[in-house]
Amino acid sequence: MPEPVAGPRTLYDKIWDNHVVRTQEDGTTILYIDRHIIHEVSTPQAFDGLNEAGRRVRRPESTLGTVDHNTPTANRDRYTDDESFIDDVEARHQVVLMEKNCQDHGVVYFSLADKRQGICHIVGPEQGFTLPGCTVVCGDSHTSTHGAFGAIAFGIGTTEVQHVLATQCSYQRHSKNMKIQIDGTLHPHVTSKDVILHVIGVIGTAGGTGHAIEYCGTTVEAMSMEARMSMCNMSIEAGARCGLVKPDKTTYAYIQGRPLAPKGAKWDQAVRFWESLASDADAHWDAEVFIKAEDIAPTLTWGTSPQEVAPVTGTVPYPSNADNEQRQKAMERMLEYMGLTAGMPIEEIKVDKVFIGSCTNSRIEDLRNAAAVANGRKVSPNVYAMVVPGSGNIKIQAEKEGLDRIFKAAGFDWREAGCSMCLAMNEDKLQPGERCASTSNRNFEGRQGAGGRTHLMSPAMAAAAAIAGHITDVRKLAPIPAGSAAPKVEVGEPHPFAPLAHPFSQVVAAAVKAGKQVPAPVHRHADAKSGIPKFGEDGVLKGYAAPMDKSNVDTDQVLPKEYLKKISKKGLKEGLFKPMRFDAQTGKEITDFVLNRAPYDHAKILVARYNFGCGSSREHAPWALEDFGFRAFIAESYGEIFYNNSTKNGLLPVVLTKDEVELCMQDSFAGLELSVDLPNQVVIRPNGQKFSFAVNPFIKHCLLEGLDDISLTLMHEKEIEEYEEIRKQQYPWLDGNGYLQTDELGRIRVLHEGIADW
Ligand SMILES: CC(C)[C@H](C(=O)O)[C@@H](O)C(=O)O
Ligand code: SF4
Repeated sequence: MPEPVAGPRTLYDKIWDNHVVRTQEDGTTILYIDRHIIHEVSTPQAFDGLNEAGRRVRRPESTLGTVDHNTPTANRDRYTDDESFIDDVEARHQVVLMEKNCQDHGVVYFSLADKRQGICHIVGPEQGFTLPGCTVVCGDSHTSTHGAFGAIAFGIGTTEVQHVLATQCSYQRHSKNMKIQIDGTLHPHVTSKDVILHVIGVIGTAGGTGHAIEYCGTTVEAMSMEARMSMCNMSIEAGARCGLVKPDKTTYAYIQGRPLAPKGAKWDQAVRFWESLASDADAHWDAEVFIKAEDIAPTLTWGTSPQEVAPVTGTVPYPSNADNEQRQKAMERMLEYMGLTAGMPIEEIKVDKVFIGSCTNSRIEDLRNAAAVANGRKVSPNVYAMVVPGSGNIKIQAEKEGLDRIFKAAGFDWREAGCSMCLAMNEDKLQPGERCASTSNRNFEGRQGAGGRTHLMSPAMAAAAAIAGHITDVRKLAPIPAGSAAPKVEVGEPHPFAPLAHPFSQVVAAAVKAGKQVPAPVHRHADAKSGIPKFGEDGVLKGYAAPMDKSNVDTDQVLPKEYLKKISKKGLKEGLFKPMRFDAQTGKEITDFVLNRAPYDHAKILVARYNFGCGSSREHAPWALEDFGFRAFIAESYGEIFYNNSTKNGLLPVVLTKDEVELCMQDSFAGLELSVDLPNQVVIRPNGQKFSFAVNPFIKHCLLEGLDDISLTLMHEKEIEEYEEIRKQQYPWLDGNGYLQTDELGRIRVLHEGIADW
């Protein structure tokens, strides 16, 4: 383990230093990963790659599998198996494949029959799998959620998932440090969801790009773990790599007793270590933001990006007040899509649906907050409202507390755990034109269903909208008269961690019963194929550039959710920019959309404005761009996961300044060819003018040579093993804490609620 850098450090720096297996000269680091959570959407191609190369999962006990995105939220009383329960063929296939892959590789898997099943970012913390001081990854952008425990937690793409499965490491570059300090007492009914929406409104969706955000201040210290998770969850909407909070007594109290939390002497040892995890007083911050809690009202979004926020007491903004033409056009487009008029009071916006759920706000505390508002009231007759608990455990807990009865009595639909209407990959979706008050995290065009309109807000505000039939300030709801017949909300016991219907995946369970070993990791790297295409001709790419004259083009726009059900990387070009490229009614090409016109229909370069590829970590987006024929992008900035996903597939995202992008945009509108010269790191305009760009030497090397970085990492396997040995000595609670434990005779034990039995 290399020595940490001397001098004052932030919490992020300290955790980073603790996980460095190896740093290359250019700063690219092989970072050790403690915890890997996997789900059905971002893993099929990763397991395929692993299987093709004859590789095994290096640390199955550090990997946890669940299904969430594609799973129906309908009542599971009659669930027997996935085959008969999931109607959608592609979704079913992904779920079944997930179980098979976990079984084949000995990874613990929470199936639909398991009470622990739920959204990946809910179940990790709930099981005590997420711990302070850890590195946590998942093929999912909202992995930032786990940073609430004082962990470095970030989303990765599918190629990186494969890399982590094979090596337990990830190639990363150190981020800059940003401090967001929030002090003071929040107004009643203002929650951490309002806080994070307010923060994103202040710094913008690209405000955190290149940074790890540490949230601190008295407001954050007073927050519960659940509130901290909701806040860290949306760090990705602020463009940040991750978000974290210093661990403290609130953190330890949440973790203690959870099935995978350290026990006995290891617990004491772990807490001693966790207590050392804090930023030094004189640590350097690359950016600092200070916010007063008293300035935060119940906050919600009015537009189609999470930065378009307004206090509930406000009005829909006027595009004419925008400070530039591009922004004005973007605002006009958002108002049109959202069906809103500038100047109208926010509280006059009527809603058709209400969604209480998602990895942001489906924890027990969120449900309690919403139930407290719904208690004794009725959902407006024009509204369909649903509550989707984040996991089976949360559902059980809520039912124990009577929250389900409150919701049902008020007219809410009470569902089973899953991502549900957050991204509408299953049956739960908005119809075109429908408007939803949603506790989720993304309000992109079509996010909750094609043509659907989303307003992000807190659970209490969403419940209030369901009752009123329009957006309303939850603080205005009159108190319920005494003697109301509704059940009383009681604050119940902490999570029960639920009885286990299926202790873990059936095949592994059967193997255990039969006294068999779960397959041990095998590393075969000599036969590994090197994977990516080499960039350009001798590193130079010349071709037409397609103009995409927009900022904040998110990966939901690049490739809609229905294509995430595909289990191959190929054939995705048909879905590329689908809502912009094809008429929704006729399915015909929209002739004036840029990619439907010559010469752009065979463009190799795409020119966009800032924050291109923000949002979801779906690697399907760069796969679709590649499938169409793109090899390079030019923009002012990118979503970080998208940037990494692109380079892993032989695509080069070039960063130029605003003025340089403007000139390239003009060339592309004029139908001229641009050149991207990677060896010399310049973009060459048709008039010969050159713009130089930066690229990390390791990425450049991989792109020029077409190298697959798993084989490169495994060349350092000895160093990984040495790191693991030291880690075992220093942090024993991180090792072998899975549900499977091997005794001295090599037999496997299954842990039920932390107690080993057979
Ligand atoms: C499907 C998954 C890759 C995606 C993500 O990374 O965010 C999803 O969870 C989302 O919210 O869009
Ligand atoms: S953001 Fe939505 S779709 Fe993505 S993991 Fe969270 S709940 Fe699931």
